Amino acid sequence: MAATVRAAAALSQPVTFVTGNAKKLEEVRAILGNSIPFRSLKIDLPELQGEPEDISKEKARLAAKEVSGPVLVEDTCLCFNALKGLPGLNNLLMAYEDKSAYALCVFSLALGPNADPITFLGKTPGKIVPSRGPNDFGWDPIFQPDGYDQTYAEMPKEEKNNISHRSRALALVKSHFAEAKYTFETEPSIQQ
Ligand SMILES: O=P(O)(O)OP(=O)(O)OP(=O)(O)OC[C@H]1O[C@@H](n2cnc3c(O)ncnc32)[C@H](O)[C@@H]1O
Ligand SMILES: [Mg+2]
Repeated sequence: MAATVRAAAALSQPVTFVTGNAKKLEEVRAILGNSIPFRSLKIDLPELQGEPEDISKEKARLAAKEVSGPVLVEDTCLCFNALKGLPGLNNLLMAYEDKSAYALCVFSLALGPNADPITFLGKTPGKIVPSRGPNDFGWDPIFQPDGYDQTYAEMPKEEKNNISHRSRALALVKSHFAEAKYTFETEPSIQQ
């Protein structure tokens, strides 16, 4: 085998993306394509409280224990500037003039049950508007990204996936995988 400058971590199995949300999974699949070998597992992990990055890391630790291998988890929140970045209820915001908000996505990668998770953040600024568009994914109908006159829900899927908090975080995940050059002890397989 050719010598490498820096040994790439060998992962026991392909990365498992753990989520209980089918819509999220659909977007992650569309955004990642074949760039990272991953499979998915539907587990409802506990909704933890705290700072978004800490929540995400803890979630990754729990997921890695369940899977006994490398995992990727994701947490998303719609954060309202009027509430100092706190995630909140749309009705609460009605009392405030400032309807600006941002969609924040935090991915955490844990390479195994005892590894320290690495986080990747993606953020898309916008504002909260009265609901427009299909109502099949969370707060998509009430979030209108800056520079667009459509809500996430009204946009074609590809357009949301081009500018979304999720795709921005995943761009960092992809770069990380490109640099880290992980190898797999078992043959990577992509489960559709
Ligand atoms: O198992 P996990 O991955 O945690 O799935 P979840 O549905 O619990 O997901 P979160 O805790 O991250 O999400 C909190 C809420 O935000 C919603 N949500 C997440 N991503 C969204 C997006 O891109 N657009 C609209 N709503 C979204 C989601 O439907 C939840 O109601
Ligand atoms: Mg959740």
